[in-house]
Amino acid sequence: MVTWDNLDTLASFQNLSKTGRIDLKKVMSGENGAERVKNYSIPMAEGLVYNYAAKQVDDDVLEALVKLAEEAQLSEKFEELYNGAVINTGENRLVLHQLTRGQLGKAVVADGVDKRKFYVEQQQRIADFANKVHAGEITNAAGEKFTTVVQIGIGGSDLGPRAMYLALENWAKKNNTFKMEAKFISNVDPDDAAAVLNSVDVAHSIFVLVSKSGTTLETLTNESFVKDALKKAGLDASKHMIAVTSETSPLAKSDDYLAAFFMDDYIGGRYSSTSAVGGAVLSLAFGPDVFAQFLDGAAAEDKLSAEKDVLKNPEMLDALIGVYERNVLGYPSTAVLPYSQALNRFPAHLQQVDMESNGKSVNRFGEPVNYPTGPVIFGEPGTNGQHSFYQLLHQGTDIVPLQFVGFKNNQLDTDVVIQDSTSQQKLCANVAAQIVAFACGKEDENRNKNFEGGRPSSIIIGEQVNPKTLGALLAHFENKIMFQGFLWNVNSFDQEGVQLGKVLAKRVLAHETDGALKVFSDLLNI
Ligand SMILES: O=P(O)(O)OC[C@H]1O[C@](O)(CO)[C@@H](O)[C@@H]1O
Repeated sequence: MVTWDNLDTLASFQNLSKTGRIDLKKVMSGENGAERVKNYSIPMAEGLVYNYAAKQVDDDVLEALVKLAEEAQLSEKFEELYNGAVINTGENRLVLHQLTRGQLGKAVVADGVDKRKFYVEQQQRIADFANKVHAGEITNAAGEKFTTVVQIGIGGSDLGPRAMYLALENWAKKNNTFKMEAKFISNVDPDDAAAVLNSVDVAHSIFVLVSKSGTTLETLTNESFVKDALKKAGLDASKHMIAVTSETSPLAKSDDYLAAFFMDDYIGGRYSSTSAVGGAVLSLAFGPDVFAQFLDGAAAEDKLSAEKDVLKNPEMLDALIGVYERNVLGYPSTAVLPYSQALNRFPAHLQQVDMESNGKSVNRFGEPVNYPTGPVIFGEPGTNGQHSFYQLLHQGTDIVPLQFVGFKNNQLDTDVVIQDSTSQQKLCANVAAQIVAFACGKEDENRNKNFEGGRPSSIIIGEQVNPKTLGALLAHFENKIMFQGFLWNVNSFDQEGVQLGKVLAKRVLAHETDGALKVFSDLLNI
């Protein structure tokens, strides 16, 4: 039986707070540093490696973190989750996204349905549909093949699938599995939908409407926008649209769609990339087999997350170090810095997964917590970020823990040797250099040119961004965030904080405003 206690009530957390502070500059310099890089490393799935040599930890801190993991019952809580306990207490729901890619525990039956079977069935239905589209068996009304897929959705119904599509687009082109270009409409700003529609041939486009609830105003508005464009082009919208939603949503039984595929309330929007939400667009764009490989990568990493030995469990250790940085060292934010153009939108996706999950001030029983919870997450791919916000990261007054991701190989074969090195070598050289620069700094008599160092980072290193490594990388961060939620004793699976703005916006649109809201409405000409 697990017990859900606040972090600051745990004796192991009090002990962790008393461990000595690590002088990162010292431990990362010279031979010491070389040893740490070799030793402070955990294999992940699909050939990835999590290296935490440049984090402010030593063997004493690690020992204290292991004790914290034990007292907080992280493994046991994960076990409860994947065996179907009601972990999302705020909404009285199970949390089952791991089941979309594998079965870690016993069969989970909810609402009379074996949930793993249900998710696999949906994946199979999507695979059949995608194969028929690719084979020209499902076509537009003129019997012509669809050439483009356009996803309409927002938040979790956009960010994950979009980031995963962008991550695999070039890989699929290179590996001859690219089937259709994908575009995404998310913002209710009419310029978003208009620009996407202007860039595609609507007569040969299939639109995927994604909304778990089927009630999100932005998504329904964009659906109408698209239907209007199809009508104006003399096309029957119902022959160009499919829906991905939950079976209980208003979209589920509508005749407006060629087909409907389902996820359910046990999969949070931000955790839905491996469900039908990511499945539809990725299977159409790259083929069902590529989507299946992506799921395999995620499943393999999930298995590692269930490992009880903390020092062999990359997600659990990453989570624990993050909590140490947030709650003992007092760092307020974290940057995610992939040195890969393919992962261009990965930080934006993680921003939602992390901040919507752990941006909470009350524990899972609704009581205020007396300690900081989720950090601010931001990031950009390297080396772009180096020429932008790294100044603050190197010399600013706040210390920002960094999560680097780097790959030995690029996805396309094209590269060029300039000044004796390839672009890929330059990319990798930069990430190695940054880790050491942040950790060790550089003394200079000129204070303006002095680097204090002592700025912690970790890195995940892999061979190449491909469907399997991408799945493993996604699962790593999803599971890290889950473990942090357990440590902070918050419910990481609801998002009540997004509701108030929605309610007030509705009032503005209904002209039911007074006070400041009325004046702002007038200023914005609503
Ligand atoms: O898929 P839906 O129900 O349209 O929701 C979209 C997004 O909106 C949110 O509920 C936030 O407003 C997210 O959690 C979710 O991913």
